[in-house]
Amino acid sequence: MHAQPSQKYRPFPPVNLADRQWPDAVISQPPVWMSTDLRDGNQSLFEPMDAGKKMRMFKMLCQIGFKEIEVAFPAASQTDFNFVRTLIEGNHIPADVTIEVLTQAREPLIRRTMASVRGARRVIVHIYNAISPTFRDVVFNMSKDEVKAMAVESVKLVKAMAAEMPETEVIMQYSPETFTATELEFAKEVCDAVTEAWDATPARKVIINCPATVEVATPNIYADQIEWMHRNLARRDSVILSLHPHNDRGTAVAAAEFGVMAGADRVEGCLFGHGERTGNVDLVTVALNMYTQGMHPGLDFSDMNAVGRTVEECTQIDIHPRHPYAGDLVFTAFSGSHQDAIKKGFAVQQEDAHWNVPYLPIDPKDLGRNYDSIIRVNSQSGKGGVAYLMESQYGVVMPRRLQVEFSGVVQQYTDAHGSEVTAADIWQLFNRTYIESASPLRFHDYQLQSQEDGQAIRISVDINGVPAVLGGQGNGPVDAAIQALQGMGIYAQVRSFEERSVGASTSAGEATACAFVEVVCQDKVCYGVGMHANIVTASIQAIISGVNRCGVAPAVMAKSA
Ligand SMILES: CC(=O)SCCNC(=O)CCNC(=O)[C@H](O)C(C)(C)COP(=O)(O)OP(=O)(O)OC[C@H]1O[C@@H](n2cnc3c(N)ncnc32)[C@H](O)[C@@H]1OP(=O)(O)O
Ligand SMILES: CC(C)C(=O)C(=O)O
Repeated sequence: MHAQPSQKYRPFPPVNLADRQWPDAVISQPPVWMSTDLRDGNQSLFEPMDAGKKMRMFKMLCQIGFKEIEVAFPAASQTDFNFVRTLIEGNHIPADVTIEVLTQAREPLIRRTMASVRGARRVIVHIYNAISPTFRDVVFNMSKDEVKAMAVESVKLVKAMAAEMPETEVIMQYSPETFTATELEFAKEVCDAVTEAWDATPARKVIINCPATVEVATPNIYADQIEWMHRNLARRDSVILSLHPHNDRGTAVAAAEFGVMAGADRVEGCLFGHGERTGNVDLVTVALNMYTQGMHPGLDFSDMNAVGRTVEECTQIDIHPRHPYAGDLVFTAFSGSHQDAIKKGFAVQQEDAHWNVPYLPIDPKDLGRNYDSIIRVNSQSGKGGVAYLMESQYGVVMPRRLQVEFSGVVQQYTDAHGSEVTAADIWQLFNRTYIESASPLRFHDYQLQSQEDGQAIRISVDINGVPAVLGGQGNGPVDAAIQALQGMGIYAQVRSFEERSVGASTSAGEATACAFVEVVCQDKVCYGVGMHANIVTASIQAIISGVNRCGVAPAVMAKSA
């Protein structure tokens, strides 16, 4: 029994590579991508995909642009074997796509695997055996030489069988499984032996795939291991050096990126990080990380929602709402300062300029998402988010001080209700607060008459439900309305007045004017808002709305009524 559970574990030793080059490397082109969604992804599901789901996933992977797809472990099940046959016999494999099949380095399984690919135009036959000390000692009980021979004999068998099916171009892929936990010299020895057994040449390359079968160290260590292989493998020009990172430590994406910087040519993984345990490296993230660096990854995620839906339906596993690039919430800001910065960023972002919107590493539109859910409002939100939704959803551009005032109203609401408010909720709240506020004054209509020295107005209202007509004169309708209110003992001043047209038109097809009036009344300062096709009507509505919000005292009303 260990005093501390942590003492059960050994630190992973660093790689002796003092002159490592990869930290200064810059990824300048995408790797060859290989999707193993239908193999590593599939073997780790509660319920592996049936033929229909496999076909659906295969077609989508082709559409995304994968040119290499591991479609099955044909010796594992009849479903997998049949799927390979269906792909070949049904001519489902596009001319520029190469399917890949996996098998252990065991003769009967290799024979069955080769039988599954008969008639294919081109196929990658992927052989693996684990080579680390634990597997040599515990699982296989084999010496290093025996483990190496297992790989070499299998490669020779594939080579011999491939020679008997000249209609099919067979590409050899070998994975020293548990590579990251293996002595590097021994991994090289086995891989070099495979390269030789396959007789790889620059024109007939072998794929040497170095898996982090289990992620055992920080991603820089994986990069060191890959750079070491890159620099030391024999016949390097005849080898496609491939990565297969798993995500046990949560750093598979970093490991893949560092591995490419370290010299790898190819990356294997799954969409959204499906795969054994914590998953294979997430190819969506690695690819789109490149996109955000100004490089097209060669994979098309321009309809991310459709890709996500297909993967969810095929795997029966939901995508986490915070999954990079794809989750429902990854383009959503709830917090006030984020919303404020995003709103300001959108306001200055030019269509064809470099993307520069704060907090959004990528334009959601490039992934087929819209801007609707970028800003969502809850109790953590501030004026920016509320203003953004009012503007983007309802075309109402509020003056800054109204934003501050109204966000306080929204804040009270979210504090009381505890949950998110939708744009529609906010719109209702805005209407209730400013437009429909009819107490104590309810506006009905007005008549305006031009006079020599200004304008005279008569405003019909209800005061606490009692009809009344207010009359006044002024140098314009707003002034006249203020004077009319004074006749009732309501001494209001207009501190600021703005009129804007609202984005949307009314149902009658007219443009709507929105008047924002900041009213000072009874030592209070409140905004009033009016909305109407007629600008003067909107202004008078706004003044009365502001007066109501200032809370005119009933005594004053009684006197004037
Ligand atoms: C890291 C990875 O993801 S590798 C891919 C793993 N995927 C799968 O295993 C899914 C498909 N697998 C299967 O359906 C089955 O395991 C089969 C058909 C491949 C083999 O089935 P079985 O022969 O019943 O063996 P089983 O499943 O118990 O696997 C353990 C055996 O495989 C051997 N083995 C494991 N890996 C390898 C290998 N790479 N090369 C040769 N033998 C291996 C073990 O030594 C053990 O042999 P033993 O029974 O003689 O002790
Ligand atoms: C077969 C190999 C590549 C594998 O899946 C792994 O090591 O994780």
